[in-house]
This record gives sequence, C-alpha cells and structure tokens, in this order.
Amino acid sequence: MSRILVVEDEPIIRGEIHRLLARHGHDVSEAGSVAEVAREGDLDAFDLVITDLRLPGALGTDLIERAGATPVLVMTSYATVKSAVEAMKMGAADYVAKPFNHDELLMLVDRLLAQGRLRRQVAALRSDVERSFPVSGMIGRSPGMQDVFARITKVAPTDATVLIRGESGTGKELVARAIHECSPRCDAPIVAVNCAAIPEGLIESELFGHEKGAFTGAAGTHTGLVEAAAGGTLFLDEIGELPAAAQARLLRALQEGEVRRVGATRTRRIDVRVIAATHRDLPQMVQAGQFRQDLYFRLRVVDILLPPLRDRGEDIDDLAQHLLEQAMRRLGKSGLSFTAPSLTAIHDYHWPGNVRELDNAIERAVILCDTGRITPELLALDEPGTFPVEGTSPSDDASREPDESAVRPGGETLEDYFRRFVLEHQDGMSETELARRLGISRKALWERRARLGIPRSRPA
Ligand SMILES: Nc1ncnc2c1ncn2[C@@H]1O[C@H](COP(=O)(O)OP(=O)(O)OP(=O)(O)O)[C@@H](O)[C@H]1O
Repeated sequence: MSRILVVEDEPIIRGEIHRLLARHGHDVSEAGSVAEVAREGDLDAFDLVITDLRLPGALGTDLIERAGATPVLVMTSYATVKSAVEAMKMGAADYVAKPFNHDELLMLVDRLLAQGRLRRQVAALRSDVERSFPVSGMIGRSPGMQDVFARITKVAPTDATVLIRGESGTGKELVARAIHECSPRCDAPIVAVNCAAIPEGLIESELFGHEKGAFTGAAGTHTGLVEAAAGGTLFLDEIGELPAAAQARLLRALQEGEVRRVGATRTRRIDVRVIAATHRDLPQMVQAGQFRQDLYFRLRVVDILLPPLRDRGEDIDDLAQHLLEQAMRRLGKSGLSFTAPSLTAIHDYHWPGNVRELDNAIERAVILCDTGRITPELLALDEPGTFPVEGTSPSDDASREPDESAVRPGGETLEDYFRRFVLEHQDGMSETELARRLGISRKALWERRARLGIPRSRPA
C-alpha cells in the first residue's frame, strides 16, 4: 500500500480523488491548502503528493521543494497548461490537466509510484556499495579495510606510485584495479605483470622491450609491457621477485620517465603510473641487500597495507555471503546457505590463504552441495596448522592452532606453550598480533585464555 497526499481546495474533487485512490488500495490523506499540509508533518512519509496548482494562499508548486525525494504530481486546468510546464521545470514529477478521466490519473499515479520505488532501490544499492567501496565487489567494513578504502580514494586521482603490501590472497590486485578504475587513467589499460612468473632471463626484455638482435633469439623488435601500459597503469605484482638488473632499469624508468629497450641506444618517453605489490617483507629484503633501497623508497610514495583476513572481524561474514552469491551465479545454482556450524568454522579458522582461500573453499562447497545447506564438511578447511601463517618463523609454525594434547619437542605440551607464549609476549603485543603469531583467531585466543585462566595484563 502506498501513502498518497492529495492537496485540493475543492472538497468535491478532493473527495473524488480520495475515493478513487482508496479503491485502488492506497492510503490517502487530504489537505485543502499548502498551509494545511504542514499538519501532515514530514512529506518524506508519503510516496506521492498530488496537488492542485492554484490553491488559496500559496501555489501547489511551493510543495515541490518541501517534498524532497517524494514525487509531486501537479493538477492544472486547461487554461494553465503553460504554468504546468513551468511546474515541471521547478521539479514536479509530472502534471495532469483537468478535467482528467480516472484511468488517466491512475496510470500516472502507478507510473510515479513505480519510479519512486526504483529510485529507493537504487539509493539502497548505492548505500550498500558505499558501505563496501565504489568499485565492484570490494567488501570491508572493518577499520583496517576502511583505512584501505580511504587511501584508495585519496591516491586514485593522483599519479603517485603506490606500494601495496599484504599476505597472499588479501586482495592486493583488487586494490590495484580499484585505484586504476577510480583514476583519470581508467579509460586506458591496466597492464598486470606477475614478476615471479617471468623467467629471470626474460624479465628485462618483457618489461622494457628489446631491439632486433639484442640477444640470441631476438629475431625482431619487441615492445615491452611498460610501453604497452602507456597512458594507463602498470601493475607490478610480486615486485620483491624482480632481479637486480631489472630493478635498476625500473628505477631509471621511474626517475626519468623514459625507458630504453634492451639493445637500444635511444630512450623513449613513457607516461605510465606504476602500482607495485608484494607479500614479502621489502624493508627486510633491503637490509639483506636483496632489494634496492632507492627503488623501495621510489615505489612506496604511498603505502597501502592490507590486513590479513583473520584480523578483519565481522568482514568475514559479509565476504562469505558475497563470495557464496558470486559462486552460485558462476555455477548456475541458487538458494544455498551456510549452516550455523559452518559459519562458526569460518570464524574460527585462521585463513593462511586469506580471501582467496575462503573463495576457493566456498566454490568447492557450492559445487559439491546437494542439499542447499553448506556444512563444515563441504567447506573442508585444512587441518589447522597445516600451513604456516606468513611472516612467522618456521619454529613458530608448530604452534598454529595448537592441539592441546600434543607434546612439543622438549616435553612441553601445547597448552604449556600457549600459556608461556601469551604470558611472555602479551605486554609487548596487541591481542591481534598475539593471535596472529599463534595462528588463531582473536576469538579463539579469548576463549583459550578464559579456558586456561590466563589473565590479560593490565594496561600501564
Ligand atoms: N575485499 C574483498 N572483497 C571481495 N573480494 C575480495 C576482497 N579481497 C580479495 N578478494 C577476492 O579474493 C581473491 C584474491 O584477491 P587478489 O588476487 O586481489 O589477492 P592478492 O593479494 O593479489 O593475491 P596474491 O598475493 O596471491 O597475488 C580474488 O578473487 C578477489 O576478487
């Protein structure tokens, strides 16, 4: 049922319209003038306002602004059709000339109500998208992801070089594409290069191109990927794997804005924005002499750090639902949902492979599911501790998701190890880091603390 306000000073006409609309299932209110409308309160509460143009006191068009998003249909006599057109210019949704027949009015009302519903749906969708990010399918309400989105928004319109860091599968490529899509370069290509996938001997010529005869096998000239991205964005994934010679060439290209093909004598100007990503600890690689410090500084003009999935709190529910819907669409299925135990399993698992692992687990479950209910068995999450969490030393790996009964080398049970680790490190680490180092979720850390009676240290 739609709520409609009829503003008309002629009681007979007003009553007739009221009865007509009420017969068609609408909830109708009446007013005889603009002044009387004030009694009806907020016009947002109505789905449609139908008003006569000429009213005692003020014109019906005075209601247009007050109605805000609610459409206003203006009624006018033949003699004033010109002023009805004026009303349209002022923002009226439509007008109807008096005398009108019932069908004509009903058709108009139905159309305006349908348009209003559509507008509300679009507004709801837009706010949904804004809640995540205005780039297709990027989910994240957690503070860490909101920070990432804020950075994308700030950096996208500029030409600044961006370094995206984060564990495998945290969405680094998605962020790079989001920056490109929101940048003035969005109509030009984004060229994505996985530096780890190109054999070391070929990487320079792949990136920068080569001249005929530059090396054995260089039968013709070859345009490099940097040049192929001209006008657009070059996304260098796994930048930590770039060999030293290519690092030097890339640094020159970034500093000078020019590239020199392998075997060429002259340089070419390039207009490319560079975004790089890595799951490696680049500062540590710089210290170990494996990555050029000057290139590192040149790349990280803006730094974006993607939090691991296990640190994104409730985002995991939104993501699981989003990825389930995507997988159903891809695989032509519908109506599948998670059981409560599978949602708990998703929450408790530590997701070493992050969003990609979640996506794969859900896809597998959707393929295998015959009952409409996604159970933990269908998700088939790896035994906790099978894979180490990135950024921890191999000796830490044994501590992932402790099986309390297991005895570690040296006779210490995992329970003892857990207690000792927490007590030793809790003053110097946040709960998030503590949980991450132990390879468990923050919720699991909290539960295990409670079970083992380990107090949290008081803040100083
Ligand atoms: N915030 C997110 N919302 C929705 N989907 C996401 C999000 N983050 C990642 N994904 C999805 O997870 C998968 C992995 O993302 P992506 O390839 O961007 O990760 P990555 O960090 O670049 O991985 P790698 O380090 O292995 O290259 C993709 O399918 C991507 O669409």
